[in-house]
Amino acid sequence: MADKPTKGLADVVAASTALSDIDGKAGRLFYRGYDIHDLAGRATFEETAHLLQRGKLPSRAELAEFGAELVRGRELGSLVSANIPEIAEKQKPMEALRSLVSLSGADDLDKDSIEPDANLRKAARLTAQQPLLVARYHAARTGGRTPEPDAELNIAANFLLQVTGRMPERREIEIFDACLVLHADHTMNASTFAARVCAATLSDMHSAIVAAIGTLKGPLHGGANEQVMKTLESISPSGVAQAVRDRLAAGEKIMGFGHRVYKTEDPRATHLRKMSQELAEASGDDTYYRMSKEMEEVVFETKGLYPNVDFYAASVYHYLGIPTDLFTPVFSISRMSGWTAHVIEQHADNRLIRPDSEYIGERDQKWKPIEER
Ligand SMILES: CC(=O)SCCNC(=O)CCNC(=O)[C@H](O)C(C)(C)COP(=O)(O)OP(=O)(O)OC[C@H]1O[C@@H](n2cnc3c(N)ncnc32)[C@H](O)[C@@H]1OP(=O)(O)O
Ligand SMILES: O=C([O-])CC(=O)C(=O)O
Repeated sequence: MADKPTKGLADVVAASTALSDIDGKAGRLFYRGYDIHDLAGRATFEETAHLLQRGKLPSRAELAEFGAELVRGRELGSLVSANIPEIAEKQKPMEALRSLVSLSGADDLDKDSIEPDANLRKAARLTAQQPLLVARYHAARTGGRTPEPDAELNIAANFLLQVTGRMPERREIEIFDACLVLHADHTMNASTFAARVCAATLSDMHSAIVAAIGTLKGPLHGGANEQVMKTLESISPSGVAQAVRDRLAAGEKIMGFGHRVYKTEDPRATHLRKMSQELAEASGDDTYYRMSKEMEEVVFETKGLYPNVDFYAASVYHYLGIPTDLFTPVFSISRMSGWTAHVIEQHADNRLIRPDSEYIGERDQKWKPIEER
């Protein structure tokens, strides 16, 4: 007979990884041994993707080569391009992204291979294409035209340009780039686990990423950032404390708070709080930043919970001009670098992931023909 399950697999070690590590008590996060506090604001998202997917921070030459591969790789295939208008009409952003990434597998040059070199090429293409998919989807549903990506700009700048329709300021690009770095990988979070389970059947990278996107979408995971913004918009700026207390008293969860692993401040939230403050001050309207600070204080006083990565990301993305329902797709744009690296790692040293379950149903049922039921 199987042992009792640990609900939600809390504290179960489900994989070995050299990609990221968390110290939940100290509130620290490392990508391949580099402290997130050293990377955020210094390494670009492209350098971080190289670190995760290719094992090291790139030299200048390696970064130029990787950057060129990303530029070449972002070209969308005909199947995906042809379907964007109808998908934009019928699906919400995360559903659309799941569909579009799935379709993009059809045109992938290495689609039939899970060999290491093919996986590296696919990881670069998926990382390069996803921002474009989100931007094209957004243009299709708003009836606008997406500016073409500029080969001189990085992924962060091109995405802001394409989604907001205006050239972002240098500081906005730096902040958004740091957001992408902060969201890139996070040990065995639910979407990464989903990707690894799929990859461990020796399925292909696009299939694993589709599983990951579907898993990120839920409000207990990446979908929380959109919910945070909706909460801020639904509360009066003068009634924050009361609204939060009322929701907690009613047994509701406040999105953007709590974490399975961190027992103290999420180190990513430390950066995002500062970014939110800076952008709020620059915008001349710091309402959402002030409301967020007050929410943070009340949730801590009442429940002892800290904000997670999704909490201040909401106001940061809002101040950057990103539409609220694209917040979770933005998370996905960043996490693609980590997911793909985990698929590469899983394929490189694979064993089928197949845990056990505890049976809690009826036993010894007697068969009855359909006429007698
Ligand atoms: C990128 C990310 O995925 S970060 C997480 C994004 N998700 C959210 O922000 C959603 C809100 N937060 C949550 O639902 C949870 O904290 C999770 C899903 C992140 C972690 O879940 P778990 O580790 O399973 O913790 P669980 O949900 O069991 O919470 C433990 C206790 O804290 C409470 N709690 C946890 N988070 C919250 C919250 N945000 N608001 C109010 N209470 C909370 C629970 O109600 C529970 O209380 P109880 O013991 O009295 O029943
Ligand atoms: O680790 C988790 O459970 C969720 C999280 O913060 C992330 O995926 O970034």
